[in-house]
Amino acid sequence: MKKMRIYEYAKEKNVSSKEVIDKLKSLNMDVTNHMSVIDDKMVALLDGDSKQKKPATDASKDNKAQNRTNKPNQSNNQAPQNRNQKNKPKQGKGPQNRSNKGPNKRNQTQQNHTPPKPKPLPEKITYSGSLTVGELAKLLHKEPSELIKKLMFLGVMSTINQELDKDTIELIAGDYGVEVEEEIIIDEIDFEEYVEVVNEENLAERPPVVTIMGHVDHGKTTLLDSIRQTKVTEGEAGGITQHIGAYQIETDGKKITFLDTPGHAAFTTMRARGAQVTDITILVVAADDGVMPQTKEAISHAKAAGVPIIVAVNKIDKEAANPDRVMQELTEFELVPEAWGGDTIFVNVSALSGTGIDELLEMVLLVSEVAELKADPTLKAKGTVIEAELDKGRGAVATLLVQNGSLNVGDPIVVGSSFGRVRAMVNDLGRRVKRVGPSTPVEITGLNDVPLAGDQFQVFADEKKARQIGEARSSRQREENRSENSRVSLDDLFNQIQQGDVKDINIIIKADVQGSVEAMRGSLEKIDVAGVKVNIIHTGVGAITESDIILASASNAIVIGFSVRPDVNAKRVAESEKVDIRLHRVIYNAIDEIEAAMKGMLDPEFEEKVIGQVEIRTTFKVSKIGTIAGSYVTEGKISRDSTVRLIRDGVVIYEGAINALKRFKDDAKEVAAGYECGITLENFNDVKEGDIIEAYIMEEIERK
Ligand SMILES: Nc1nc2c(ncn2[C@@H]2O[C@H](COP(=O)(O)OP(=O)(O)OP(=O)(O)O)[C@@H](O)[C@H]2O)c(=O)[nH]1
Repeated sequence: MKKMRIYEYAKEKNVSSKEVIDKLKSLNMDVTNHMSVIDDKMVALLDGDSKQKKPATDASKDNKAQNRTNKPNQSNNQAPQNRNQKNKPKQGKGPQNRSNKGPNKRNQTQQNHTPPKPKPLPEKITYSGSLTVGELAKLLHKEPSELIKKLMFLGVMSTINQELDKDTIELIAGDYGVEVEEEIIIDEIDFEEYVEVVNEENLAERPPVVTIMGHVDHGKTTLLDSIRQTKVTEGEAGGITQHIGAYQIETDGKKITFLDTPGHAAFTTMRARGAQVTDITILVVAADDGVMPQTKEAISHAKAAGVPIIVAVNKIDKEAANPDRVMQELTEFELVPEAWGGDTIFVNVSALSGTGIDELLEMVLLVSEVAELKADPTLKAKGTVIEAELDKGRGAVATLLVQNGSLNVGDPIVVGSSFGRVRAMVNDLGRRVKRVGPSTPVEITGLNDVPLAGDQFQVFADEKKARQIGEARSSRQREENRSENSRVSLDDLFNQIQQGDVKDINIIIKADVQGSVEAMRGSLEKIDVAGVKVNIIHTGVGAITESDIILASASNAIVIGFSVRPDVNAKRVAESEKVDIRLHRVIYNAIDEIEAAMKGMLDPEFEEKVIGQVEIRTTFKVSKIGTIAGSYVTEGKISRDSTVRLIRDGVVIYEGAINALKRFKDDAKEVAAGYECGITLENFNDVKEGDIIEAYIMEEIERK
């Protein structure tokens, strides 16, 4: 073992003794001064160190120097060092470097081992769904521990894998002054449009979904009950039937789903919300009563929705029953029985005694077979809300009709603008079920909010996504509620036609007498504007009702009232659904208006503005003057110069001017709501108690 003093080594290497001492100290060697003795092991360490640090040219110089000094062990020692050098990159992570703590080494170590400078905060982060603490920390370029501490201050104990909701993400990011954007995939928000790839092989027959419609008291509810009682309990002994808005029966080994809310209002309300759930309509017509106004409405509603109709001629047990008359009357509506060369199925039934019900159900299956109703039970479930409510104990409860795919307990789901996980499912027999397939109604719990009847639902792969889409839909809903509607209105009809948004104009006509309806229909259908077609989707005699408005809303139609008025409910719904109602007293005005609107020549100047409503409470006949209407102003005001119309049972009886308006004995210029007054109308004396006088003025308006 060769020994030498530090100053000798320093001299040989052409460095100062102090440098060598420092190096040795950094290598934890016990040296005091330049006279200290070092052995060849220490020399090797020093050499190795300097070689790693020095550029290659220096190293070779050293080697040469060492060779010159002819130190026999040197070469032995050098071999492993060279190997080290070869194997380790220049940054040096070898054992020597790890123990090197000399000043030069420290610099080197600092470069290599100090944590990288913290990245600056981003201005904005983007995420989808939710984030864990770890994921958020990464996006914010922070340590997860820092976020966990922050959360602790907010009273939230968390771990790195803790999922954070939108509010918390915004709170934390906001605390760092970082903007947050939630990234949403538009297609999935519109899950009405979201179609999973259907594998033809998986398509299987599904039960038809049937709605029963018809006039009041013709036996809809009795028929629904009767079908349910005779069929539901077969093979389901002990099942407690439960009202969940729909039920399923089995006949001839095949299932049929019935929507339990009879009537076309419910049907069309759903359609107005974009839901088409019904495959077949059973139109109930009482054989002793025949076609009545709501029979007609039901036909219009089913036709507007393109749903096939089966006619159940009910109450055939009654003596006054005349099924032939029903058939005859229905031919007017293009419902012609097969026996008479048509293609509509008629079945005579007695909902009360059960006669004909089996045949009716057979016919439902027949129509359903022809329609080839199919669905893919392997998909994630989608469908429509039949009804929903808030239950004190269970929270939001919704009856869903699965229209495609299968729904399972535990599925992450978005329903309308609400979302959650299917916590429990109960079928129409009150039984808990775990999985249901297409056309099955089922009541679910587990949603964060109560959806609306007609809302669509869609199951998603994970809850994170369901939450994200649910929240996005909910905020979009709020936006839509705020923004303008896109219903057809005469004012912008021309623009819409020009933009190609409108090809067909759907119109509902209500008039005081059938003759006017026909006259209007004939003239409207003759309007000829290139590329646009007028469809009269429903007509009727009498006041404009809520049902008319709902149909208009569902079918994007304009309602024309000829000498009739909307009733209170119709007015309210028209306002909320933004349905355009046009009221006229002269047929040609109505036709002109529609034609002008289609051609973009709508007279832009005046619009009627109702200023008040007056109720006639009593009448006095005074010779010379005529009949004075003792009246009470219920809304707004009536002024001497306003134009008025007299309405009786929703029908306009008179339209014209006021002859005299009096408070007590004095002439009045105007009378406000809450006051009584006496009114005589120009050239009209047939006023009656209970009539309504509507006062209006023509106001200049600006068209968009
Ligand atoms: N004789 C006889 N009476 C019937 C039959 N079907 C229903 N009814 C009776 O007709 C009346 C009206 O029946 P509903 O089932 O309530 O009629 P609906 O169409 O549901 O009536 P709304 O719910 O008011 O629209 C009830 O008194 C029933 O008992 C039938 O086949 N024969």
